[in-house]
Amino acid sequence: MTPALDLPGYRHLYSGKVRDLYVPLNAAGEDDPDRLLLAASDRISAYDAILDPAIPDKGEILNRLSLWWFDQLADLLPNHVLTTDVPDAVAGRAILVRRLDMVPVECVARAYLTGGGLGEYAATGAVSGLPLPAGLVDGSRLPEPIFTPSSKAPAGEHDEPITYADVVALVGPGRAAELRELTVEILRRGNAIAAERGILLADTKVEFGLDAGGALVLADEVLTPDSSRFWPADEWVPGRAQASFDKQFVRDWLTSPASGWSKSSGDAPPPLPAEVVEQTRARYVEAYERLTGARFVPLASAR
Ligand SMILES: Nc1ncnc(-c2cnn(Cc3cccc(F)c3)c2)c1Cl
Repeated sequence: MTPALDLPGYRHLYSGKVRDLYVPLNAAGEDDPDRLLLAASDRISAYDAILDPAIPDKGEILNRLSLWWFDQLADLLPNHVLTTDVPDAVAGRAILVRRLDMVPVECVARAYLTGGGLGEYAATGAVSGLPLPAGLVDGSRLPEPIFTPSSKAPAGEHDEPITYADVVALVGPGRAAELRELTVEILRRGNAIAAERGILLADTKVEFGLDAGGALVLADEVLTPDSSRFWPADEWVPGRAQASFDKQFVRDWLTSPASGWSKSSGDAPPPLPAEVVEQTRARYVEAYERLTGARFVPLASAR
């Protein structure tokens, strides 16, 4: 993986698959205790691999979408965003945020059953310890969105489902109830807006932190195609794998004979053809423009 960008005045802390975390340095070169810089890269991940090449503008599109959702949710709870005034090298695709005491729970809500949740349901009739009605299939819409938390696995490992009781043990009953209510409400509101615009949000993962006063703050990114499954509403057919709004071109090419690759090979996926890169970029632009009602104009070109 290409090493994270060197940002003068910042120290690189950590890189996830598609995002990089930095801390601002003060004049003495020490870490700022109160702020972080969250940069969304143009990297795209599929089949648990980081694909080649990056998708131009993906980081900026998803960062701008996340900022738009933070605004839509600002009446529900505060968020960690401080400013979009960031170095030119990451202009448009990074934000300075308040450093929080992060809640040690991956807060996942599901409005539709698929992926790991479907697997758990098939094996146990429940997801994260929550029994579900019988007869659900891949893509079934759930009667109400459900809270299906996971543990925060070490880097590179998969998060493990945990039960609501585990969350209570971790953060106490009051905070656990707050996390569940807020996570479910964020997905519910997301779907209320997205469904009108032809996109179904099957599930989402949000992260919360506590500020110095102990108040719960929405952190990380919110309701992006990296933190949530985006499905085209007009292609939804329960009982089969649903099309991904943003990653279907990638999946179709990688699993076609044209790629010469097989996901069971264990080999790294081959580089994506320019056509697939451009089609994928167009899907991110379309998701942004449908949801926000605004045109996506890359900041770099607008400067
Ligand atoms: N406001 C905050 N305060 C304290 N910590 C965080 C925090 C730490 N890790 N992550 C997730 C992550 C991992 C890799 C790259 C990323 F850009 C983001 C978020 C935040 Cl957002």
